[in-house]
Amino acid sequence: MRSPTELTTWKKLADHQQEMNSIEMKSLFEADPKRAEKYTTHAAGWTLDYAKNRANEKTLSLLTDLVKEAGLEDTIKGMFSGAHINNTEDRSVLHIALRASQAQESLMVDGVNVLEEVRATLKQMEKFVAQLHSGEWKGHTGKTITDVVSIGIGGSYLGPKVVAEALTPYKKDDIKVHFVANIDGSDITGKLKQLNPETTVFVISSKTFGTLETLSNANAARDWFLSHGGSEASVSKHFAAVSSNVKKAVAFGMAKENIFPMWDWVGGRYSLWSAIGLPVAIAVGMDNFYELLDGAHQMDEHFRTAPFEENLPVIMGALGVWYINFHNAQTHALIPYDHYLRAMPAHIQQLDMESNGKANLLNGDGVETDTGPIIWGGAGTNGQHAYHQLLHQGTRLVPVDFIAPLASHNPIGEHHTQLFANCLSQSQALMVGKTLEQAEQELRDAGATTDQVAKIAPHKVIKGNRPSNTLLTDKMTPATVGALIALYEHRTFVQGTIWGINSFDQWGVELGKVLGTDIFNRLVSDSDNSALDASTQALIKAFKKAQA
Ligand SMILES: O=P(O)(O)OC[C@H]1O[C@H](O)[C@H](O)[C@@H](O)[C@@H]1O
Repeated sequence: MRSPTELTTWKKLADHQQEMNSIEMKSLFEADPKRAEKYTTHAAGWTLDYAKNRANEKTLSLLTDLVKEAGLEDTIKGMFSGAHINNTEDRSVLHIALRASQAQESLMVDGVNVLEEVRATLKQMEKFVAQLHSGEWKGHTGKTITDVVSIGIGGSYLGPKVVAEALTPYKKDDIKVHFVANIDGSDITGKLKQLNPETTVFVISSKTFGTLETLSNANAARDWFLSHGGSEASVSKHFAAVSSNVKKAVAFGMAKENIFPMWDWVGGRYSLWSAIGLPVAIAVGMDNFYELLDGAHQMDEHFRTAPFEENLPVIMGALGVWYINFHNAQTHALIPYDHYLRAMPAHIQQLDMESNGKANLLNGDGVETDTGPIIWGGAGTNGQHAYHQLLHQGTRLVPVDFIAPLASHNPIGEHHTQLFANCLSQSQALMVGKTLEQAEQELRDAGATTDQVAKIAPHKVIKGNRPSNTLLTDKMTPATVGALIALYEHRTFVQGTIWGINSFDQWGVELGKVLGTDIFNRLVSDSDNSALDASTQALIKAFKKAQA
C-alpha cells in the first residue's frame, strides 16, 4: 500500500536513467554481439525479442529488483489463490480460474471450489453450441439457426469480438456471428436488416444486466422479433443471456437453462474466457474455445512460475514502467502485423486503460507518479501509411510492441514475406534512425544540388534510439491468441503492482453514466437547465431544436 517512489530501486532507476541517456541502443549491440540472444525469451508459443530497448544488464537487473521490491511475488500468489486483491470492491480477481478448470481440480475461494462452477458453465456452453450447430435448436417456426447476434458493450463485447476476428480461419460456416454494442441506432439497425427473425438467436451479454446500451439494444431486438412474427411465448427460443443478474434475465424472457452465469471475481475486461466468450465458441466451435483457454492457461503458468528475468509479462510490464516513469512516455503502441489481429489494440486499450487509468494508491492516497499510459495501435503495414511518421520523427517517445506470426493462414505470392519484412524494418528504423550525414549522402546520390542537400537533408534526419519489443509466434491459432491476450492481462497486473494501485475496479466510469441519465431526462422534457453550465445548456437546446 505504498507509492513506488518509496522503493529504494525507484531512486536507483532514476539515477540509472541519467547514465543511459548518453547511450544509444545501437551501441549496445556493438558492445555485446550476444545481445539479441540474451534479450530473447519464450513462453506459451511466443518469442519475445526485447533487445531493441534502452536497457543494458544493469537496467534489467534494477527492473527485476523493482518488481521484487514492489511485492510482485506476493501479488501473484494473491491473485492465484483468490485473495481479495480488488480491495475497493472486496473481491477476488480470478480470470485465471476460467482457463485453469481443465488442468486443475480445485481452487477454493471463500470456501467454494470455483473450478466446479467454471466446468459446469463450460458444459452448459458446450451443449448450447452443439444444439445450434447440429440443428437441434430450432426457432419458433421450426427452422434451424443461421445467425447469432451478441449484444453487449465494453468487456462484454470487445474481447469476444476481437478474438472471434482473430480466429477467422477457424470459423464454422453454418452460423454467422454478429456483434452489436453501440447505442447509436445505426449499429443494431444495420445488423437487423441482414437477419431473418425465424433463424436468429440473440445472446445478451451483460454482467450486471443493467448497462443502458445493452438493455436498449436488447429491447430493440426483442421488439423487432415480436414485430416480425415472434411472440412473447417464443422469446426464449431466440434469446439467451450471459449475466450474474439471473433475476433480470428471466424477467426479460430468457429460459433459465439459457442463462449462463458470471461471477463477481471476473472483471468485465477480463471476462472473454467466461460465458461472455460464447460468441467465440459459437463462431469457431467449442474445441477451439478450449484451445484458447489452454493457451491462456499456459501463459498463466509461465507468469506464475517463471523467474522474473525470463518472464514475458514481467519483462514487458517493467520495461513499460521504465519508459512511462523514467522517460515520460505518455502512450504505448501495439502494432500487430496480422490482418485478423487488427482490432486487438482496441481490446488491450480497455484492458489496460480501464485497469491502470487510476490516480489513487491502494490505500486511497493520491499517486505521485504517472500510471497507465494511453494504449493505441492498429494493423501493420497500414499504420506505416498513417501514423508511423510520428513514431519516427515526432517529438514524443512511443514504445511499440510489434506482433507477428511467422506463417500466414493465407499464403499468396510474396505477401507474407513483404509483411514480415516491413514489421522488422519498422523496429529497425525506430532504433537506428538516419543521421544528417546519411541524409546528405542519400540526396547527393540522388543527384540533388548542394543547395537542395542543405535545404532538405535536415528534414530527413531520423533520431532513432526509439524502443520496441517484437513478439513472434509460429501461427495465430486459438492457443497462441489465448496466450497473447493472457500475456497482456498479466503485463497490466505487473504495472499495477509496481504503481501500488488497484487494477481491478473502475469507479471512473460511474460519473458519466449518472450524468448521462440526467442529460437524457433533460433532452426528453421541458426541464429548467439553468443550473447547468452554459455549454451544456446550449447543446441541449440545439438538440431539442433539431428534434422539433
Ligand atoms: O457487462 P456489463 O455489466 O454490461 O458491463 C459492460 C461494461 O461496462 C462498464 O461500464 C465497465 O466499464 C466495463 O468494464 C464493462 O465491461
